[in-house]
Amino acid sequence: MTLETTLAAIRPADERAMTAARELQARLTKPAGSLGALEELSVRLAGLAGACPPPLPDPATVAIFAGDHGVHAQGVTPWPQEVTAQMVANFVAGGAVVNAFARQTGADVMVIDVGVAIPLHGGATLLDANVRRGTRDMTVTAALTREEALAAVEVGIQVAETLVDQGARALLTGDMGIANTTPAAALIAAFTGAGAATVTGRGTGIDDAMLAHKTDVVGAALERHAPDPADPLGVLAAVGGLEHAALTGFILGAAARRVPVIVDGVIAASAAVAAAAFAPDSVAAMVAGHRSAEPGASVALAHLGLEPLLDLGMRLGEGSGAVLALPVVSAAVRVLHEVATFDSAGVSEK
Ligand SMILES: O=C(O)c1ccc[n+]([C@@H]2O[C@H](COP(=O)([O-])O)[C@@H](O)[C@H]2O)c1
Ligand SMILES: Cc1cc2nc[nH]c2cc1C
Repeated sequence: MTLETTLAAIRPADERAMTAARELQARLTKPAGSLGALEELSVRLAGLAGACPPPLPDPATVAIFAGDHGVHAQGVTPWPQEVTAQMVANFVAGGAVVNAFARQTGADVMVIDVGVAIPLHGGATLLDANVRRGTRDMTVTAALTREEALAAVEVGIQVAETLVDQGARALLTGDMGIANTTPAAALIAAFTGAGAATVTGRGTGIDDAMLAHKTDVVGAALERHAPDPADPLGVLAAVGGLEHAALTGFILGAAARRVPVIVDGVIAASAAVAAAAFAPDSVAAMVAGHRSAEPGASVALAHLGLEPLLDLGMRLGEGSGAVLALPVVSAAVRVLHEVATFDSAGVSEK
């Protein structure tokens, strides 16, 4: 689907299915509210599916979108750019943290080159959808043209559609891109109105001097482009990245197909606020997997009204936090499928 047809397909949550899930929760053999956030999550997922109970989120795939960044030249990260391509090879070989976590939780892993600077030669689990070999430096010019940003968004939509067509019942966001926390911060600032100092963080782990410089870089890019949040494609083009744009499409694609998308860290959160700017109803499909330590992630989740499921101080990316949250999402849904009611189990009510 194109971006236009995808946006047209996104609808609000189904209130009847949500009411049915709330009523079922009240009849299950447990004190009301005793499953905390899992109860509201089950209600949201029923609303998304338009069914109570909603389907279990299985099979699930984490799609890792990889890209490079012209703003790397500004010295916003200590890591060399070639680590992006090297980590893509690591994902394909199954040796990264996300691969270990995916084996732990039963998720499939897929890697998409949407904007890596170096030509890659992967196996069957690497999709070549390269739109451009890295963005331009957003402190000098727009990171992308509108056409490039749209092409990347539509890569993400296509990946979501293909996975759902192949049977996926949950989509998980993953990202890889040295320097990509800088455009993530700029996107979150542009869509939420927060200042550069509020959203800019230490990324892979930078010192105070580099953090101060990175904050200035984000602030300068915002000042140069004055991105208009009412024009989400323009924002993605001005201060975004190819993986951020593709993740935006991936989230919109999941929403259009009414399949939950578990959002990982700050890069995914920046894509989630972009998706919400395109289609506010897409938030119904989003599940915040964890609270990244990167400050912009919390700003973005608050803007979306989402509470993360896990809070482990993680800041890796790759989809690692989304993959860890998958069993929690499964458990929330499984309750509606399997737990006995007071009536059926003969348990007295208070
Ligand atoms: O997911 C997060 O919240 C997150 C926070 C900090 C860093 N990362 C990962 O680290 C890389 C970007 O960090 P940096 O410092 O180079 O901007 C990129 O590959 C991200 O996946 C990811
Ligand atoms: C080694 C390494 C692994 C990563 N995974 C996601 N971002 C990353 C950044 C680095 C530097």
